Amino acid sequence: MPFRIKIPRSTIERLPLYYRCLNLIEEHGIEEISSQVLGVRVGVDPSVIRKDLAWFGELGKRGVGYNVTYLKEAIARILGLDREWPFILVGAGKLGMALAEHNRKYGRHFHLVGVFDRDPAKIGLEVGGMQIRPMEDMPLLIKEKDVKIAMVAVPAEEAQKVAHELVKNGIKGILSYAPITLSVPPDVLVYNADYNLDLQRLAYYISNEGEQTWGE
Ligand SMILES: NC(=O)c1ccc[n+]([C@@H]2O[C@H](COP(=O)([O-])OP(=O)(O)OC[C@H]3O[C@@H](n4cnc5c(N)ncnc54)[C@H](O)[C@@H]3O)[C@@H](O)[C@H]2O)c1
Repeated sequence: MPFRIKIPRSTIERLPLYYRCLNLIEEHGIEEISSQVLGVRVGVDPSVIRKDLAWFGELGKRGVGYNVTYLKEAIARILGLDREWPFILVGAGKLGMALAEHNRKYGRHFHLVGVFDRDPAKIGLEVGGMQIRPMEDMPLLIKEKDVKIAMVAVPAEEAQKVAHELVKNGIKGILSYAPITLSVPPDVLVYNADYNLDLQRLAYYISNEGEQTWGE
Protein backbone atom coordinates (compact mmCIF):
# COMPACT_ATOMS: atom_id res chain seq x y z
CA MET A 1 0.00 0.00 0.00
CA PRO A 2 2.07 3.04 -1.14
CA PHE A 3 1.47 6.22 0.88
CA ARG A 4 2.03 9.50 -0.98
CA ILE A 5 1.91 11.64 2.16
CA LYS A 6 4.99 11.65 4.34
CA ILE A 7 4.25 9.83 7.59
CA PRO A 8 6.43 10.99 10.52
CA ARG A 9 9.24 8.56 11.27
CA SER A 10 8.29 8.51 14.96
CA THR A 11 4.82 7.26 13.97
CA ILE A 12 6.23 4.45 11.83
CA GLU A 13 8.60 3.48 14.63
CA ARG A 14 5.73 3.06 17.10
CA LEU A 15 3.63 0.88 14.78
CA PRO A 16 5.58 -2.36 15.51
CA LEU A 17 4.99 -1.70 19.21
CA TYR A 18 1.22 -1.47 18.64
CA TYR A 19 1.34 -4.54 16.39
CA ARG A 20 3.15 -6.67 18.99
CA CYS A 21 0.71 -5.60 21.68
CA LEU A 22 -2.37 -6.22 19.50
CA ASN A 23 -1.12 -9.75 18.75
CA LEU A 24 -0.94 -10.50 22.46
CA ILE A 25 -4.32 -8.93 23.16
CA GLU A 26 -5.91 -10.92 20.33
CA GLU A 27 -4.42 -14.15 21.72
CA HIS A 28 -6.24 -13.37 24.97
CA GLY A 29 -9.53 -13.21 23.09
CA ILE A 30 -10.05 -9.46 23.53
CA GLU A 31 -12.02 -8.03 20.59
CA GLU A 32 -12.18 -4.28 21.22
CA ILE A 33 -9.60 -1.91 22.65
CA SER A 34 -9.56 1.81 23.39
CA SER A 35 -6.55 4.03 22.79
CA GLN A 36 -6.41 4.50 26.60
CA VAL A 37 -5.96 0.79 27.28
CA LEU A 38 -3.57 0.34 24.35
CA GLY A 39 -1.64 3.35 25.64
CA VAL A 40 -1.18 1.84 29.09
CA ARG A 41 -0.06 -1.46 27.57
CA VAL A 42 2.54 0.04 25.22
CA GLY A 43 3.59 3.00 27.35
CA VAL A 44 2.52 5.63 24.81
CA ASP A 45 0.14 8.52 25.45
CA PRO A 46 -3.35 7.68 24.04
CA SER A 47 -3.49 10.99 22.13
CA VAL A 48 -0.23 10.05 20.40
CA ILE A 49 -1.69 6.65 19.45
CA ARG A 50 -4.82 8.28 18.02
CA LYS A 51 -2.71 10.74 16.05
CA ASP A 52 -0.45 7.95 14.79
CA LEU A 53 -3.34 5.81 13.60
CA ALA A 54 -5.22 8.75 12.08
CA TRP A 55 -2.52 8.97 9.40
CA PHE A 56 -3.92 5.77 7.94
CA GLY A 57 -7.62 6.67 7.81
CA GLU A 58 -10.55 5.60 9.96
CA LEU A 59 -9.19 2.58 11.83
CA GLY A 60 -11.48 2.89 14.83
CA LYS A 61 -14.80 4.36 15.98
CA ARG A 62 -14.92 7.51 18.07
CA GLY A 63 -16.01 6.65 21.62
CA VAL A 64 -15.91 2.89 20.92
CA GLY A 65 -12.28 2.21 20.16
CA TYR A 66 -10.60 -0.20 17.82
CA ASN A 67 -11.47 -3.71 16.72
CA VAL A 68 -8.33 -5.62 17.73
CA THR A 69 -8.11 -7.97 14.73
CA TYR A 70 -8.99 -5.28 12.22
CA LEU A 71 -6.42 -2.87 13.64
CA LYS A 72 -3.75 -5.57 13.90
CA GLU A 73 -4.27 -6.57 10.27
CA ALA A 74 -4.31 -2.95 9.11
CA ILE A 75 -1.02 -2.27 10.88
CA ALA A 76 0.44 -5.48 9.42
CA ARG A 77 -0.45 -4.27 5.93
CA ILE A 78 0.98 -0.80 6.61
CA LEU A 79 4.23 -2.35 7.85
CA GLY A 80 4.42 -4.74 4.90
CA LEU A 81 3.92 -7.79 7.13
CA ASP A 82 1.28 -9.26 4.84
CA ARG A 83 4.18 -10.98 3.05
CA GLU A 84 7.26 -12.99 4.03
CA TRP A 85 10.57 -11.10 4.02
CA PRO A 86 13.70 -13.07 3.25
CA PHE A 87 16.81 -11.70 4.95
CA ILE A 88 20.46 -12.62 5.31
CA LEU A 89 22.94 -12.45 8.15
CA VAL A 90 26.60 -11.51 7.75
CA GLY A 91 28.87 -12.55 10.61
CA ALA A 92 28.38 -15.94 12.21
CA GLY A 93 30.21 -15.24 15.45
CA LYS A 94 28.85 -15.44 18.99
CA LEU A 95 26.10 -12.89 18.38
CA GLY A 96 25.32 -13.92 14.79
CA MET A 97 24.83 -17.54 15.80
CA ALA A 98 22.50 -16.57 18.62
CA LEU A 99 20.48 -14.35 16.26
CA ALA A 100 20.20 -17.12 13.65
CA GLU A 101 19.02 -19.65 16.24
CA HIS A 102 16.54 -17.19 17.67
CA ASN A 103 15.10 -16.49 14.23
CA ARG A 104 14.66 -20.22 13.57
CA LYS A 105 12.49 -20.55 16.67
CA TYR A 106 10.69 -17.23 16.77
CA GLY A 107 11.03 -15.61 13.34
CA ARG A 108 7.69 -14.42 11.97
CA HIS A 109 7.35 -12.55 8.69
CA PHE A 110 11.16 -12.51 8.40
CA HIS A 111 12.77 -15.62 7.07
CA LEU A 112 16.55 -16.11 7.31
CA VAL A 113 17.70 -17.45 3.94
CA GLY A 114 21.49 -17.20 4.22
CA VAL A 115 24.26 -16.88 6.82
CA PHE A 116 27.63 -15.62 5.58
CA ASP A 117 31.07 -15.37 7.11
CA ARG A 118 34.55 -14.76 5.81
CA ASP A 119 36.24 -17.28 8.15
CA PRO A 120 36.99 -20.49 6.20
CA ALA A 121 36.83 -22.48 9.46
CA LYS A 122 33.14 -21.57 9.81
CA ILE A 123 32.01 -22.36 6.28
CA GLY A 124 29.73 -25.41 6.22
CA LEU A 125 28.96 -25.32 9.95
CA GLU A 126 25.26 -25.40 10.74
CA VAL A 127 23.44 -22.53 12.39
CA GLY A 128 19.78 -21.58 12.43
CA GLY A 129 18.97 -24.64 10.33
CA MET A 130 21.36 -23.79 7.50
CA GLN A 131 25.00 -24.00 6.59
CA ILE A 132 27.26 -20.97 6.90
CA ARG A 133 28.35 -19.84 3.45
CA PRO A 134 31.37 -17.94 2.15
CA MET A 135 30.96 -14.27 1.30
CA GLU A 136 31.47 -15.01 -2.40
CA ASP A 137 28.06 -16.78 -2.46
CA MET A 138 26.27 -13.69 -1.18
CA PRO A 139 25.58 -11.73 -4.40
CA LEU A 140 23.91 -14.68 -6.13
CA LEU A 141 21.73 -15.57 -3.16
CA ILE A 142 20.60 -11.95 -2.76
CA LYS A 143 19.61 -11.93 -6.41
CA GLU A 144 17.98 -15.36 -6.50
CA LYS A 145 15.88 -14.80 -3.37
CA ASP A 146 15.28 -11.10 -4.02
CA VAL A 147 16.68 -10.24 -0.57
CA LYS A 148 16.33 -6.61 0.52
CA ILE A 149 17.21 -6.86 4.23
CA ALA A 150 20.47 -7.87 5.94
CA MET A 151 21.63 -8.18 9.52
CA VAL A 152 25.27 -7.33 10.18
CA ALA A 153 27.06 -8.93 13.14
CA VAL A 154 30.73 -8.44 12.27
CA PRO A 155 33.32 -6.49 14.29
CA ALA A 156 33.06 -2.69 14.06
CA GLU A 157 36.17 -2.36 11.92
CA GLU A 158 34.67 -4.66 9.26
CA ALA A 159 31.11 -3.38 9.27
CA GLN A 160 31.49 -0.52 6.77
CA LYS A 161 33.14 -2.79 4.23
CA VAL A 162 30.36 -5.35 4.66
CA ALA A 163 27.69 -2.63 4.36
CA HIS A 164 29.25 -1.46 1.13
CA GLU A 165 29.12 -5.01 -0.29
CA LEU A 166 25.51 -5.40 0.79
CA VAL A 167 24.44 -2.11 -0.78
CA LYS A 168 26.33 -2.90 -3.98
CA ASN A 169 24.30 -6.09 -4.25
CA GLY A 170 20.91 -4.46 -3.78
CA ILE A 171 20.27 -4.56 -0.02
CA LYS A 172 17.96 -1.68 1.03
CA GLY A 173 17.73 -2.17 4.80
CA ILE A 174 20.50 -3.04 7.25
CA LEU A 175 20.07 -3.97 10.88
CA SER A 176 23.56 -3.48 12.27
CA TYR A 177 24.82 -4.81 15.58
CA ALA A 178 28.26 -3.31 15.06
CA PRO A 179 28.94 -0.32 17.32
CA ILE A 180 29.67 2.20 14.55
CA THR A 181 27.62 4.54 12.38
CA LEU A 182 27.47 3.12 8.87
CA SER A 183 27.58 5.36 5.88
CA VAL A 184 25.08 4.31 3.18
CA PRO A 185 23.33 5.97 0.21
CA PRO A 186 20.09 7.87 0.96
CA ASP A 187 17.88 5.09 -0.44
CA VAL A 188 19.25 2.60 2.11
CA LEU A 189 18.04 2.52 5.71
CA VAL A 190 20.20 1.47 8.65
CA TYR A 191 18.99 0.62 12.13
CA ASN A 192 21.52 0.13 14.89
CA ALA A 193 20.87 -2.50 17.52
CA ASP A 194 23.45 -1.43 20.05
CA TYR A 195 22.49 -2.21 23.63
CA ASN A 196 25.15 0.22 24.88
CA LEU A 197 23.24 3.12 23.35
CA ASP A 198 20.11 2.02 25.20
CA LEU A 199 22.04 1.67 28.45
CA GLN A 200 23.31 5.24 27.99
CA ARG A 201 19.73 6.46 27.44
CA LEU A 202 18.65 4.65 30.61
CA ALA A 203 21.56 6.25 32.48
CA TYR A 204 20.38 9.69 31.35
CA TYR A 205 16.79 9.18 32.49
CA ILE A 206 17.81 7.64 35.80
CA SER A 207 20.26 10.41 36.60
CA ASN A 208 17.72 13.08 35.51
CA GLU A 209 14.77 11.76 37.45
CA GLY A 210 11.46 13.35 36.43
CA GLU A 211 12.69 14.25 32.96
CA GLN A 212 11.04 11.28 31.24
CA THR A 213 9.27 12.21 28.03
CA TRP A 214 5.90 10.66 27.27
CA GLY A 215 5.10 9.34 23.81
CA GLU A 216 6.72 11.47 21.10
N1 LIG B 1 24.30 -5.03 19.73
C1 LIG B 1 24.63 -5.83 20.68
O1 LIG B 1 23.91 -6.00 21.63
C2 LIG B 1 25.90 -6.55 20.58
C3 LIG B 1 26.22 -7.50 21.50
C4 LIG B 1 27.38 -8.16 21.31
C5 LIG B 1 28.15 -7.83 20.21
N2 LIG B 1 27.81 -6.85 19.38
C6 LIG B 1 28.58 -6.50 18.20
O2 LIG B 1 28.25 -7.47 17.20
C7 LIG B 1 29.37 -7.74 16.40
C8 LIG B 1 29.69 -9.23 16.50
O3 LIG B 1 30.02 -9.58 17.81
P1 LIG B 1 30.45 -11.08 18.17
O4 LIG B 1 30.64 -11.10 19.62
O5 LIG B 1 29.49 -12.03 17.54
O6 LIG B 1 31.89 -11.17 17.42
P2 LIG B 1 32.64 -12.48 16.93
O7 LIG B 1 34.08 -12.09 16.81
O8 LIG B 1 32.27 -13.66 17.75
O9 LIG B 1 32.05 -12.73 15.48
C9 LIG B 1 32.27 -11.90 14.37
C10 LIG B 1 32.13 -12.75 13.11
O10 LIG B 1 32.21 -11.90 11.99
C11 LIG B 1 33.04 -12.53 11.02
N3 LIG B 1 33.61 -11.51 10.16
C12 LIG B 1 34.56 -10.59 10.45
N4 LIG B 1 34.79 -9.80 9.40
C13 LIG B 1 33.96 -10.20 8.41
C14 LIG B 1 33.76 -9.78 7.07
N5 LIG B 1 34.42 -8.75 6.56
N6 LIG B 1 32.85 -10.44 6.34
C15 LIG B 1 32.17 -11.49 6.85
N7 LIG B 1 32.33 -11.96 8.11
C16 LIG B 1 33.22 -11.30 8.88
C17 LIG B 1 34.08 -13.29 11.82
O11 LIG B 1 34.68 -14.32 11.07
C18 LIG B 1 33.23 -13.80 12.98
O12 LIG B 1 32.66 -15.06 12.69
C19 LIG B 1 30.47 -6.83 16.93
O13 LIG B 1 30.49 -5.64 16.16
C20 LIG B 1 30.07 -6.56 18.35
O14 LIG B 1 30.58 -5.33 18.83
C21 LIG B 1 26.70 -6.24 19.53
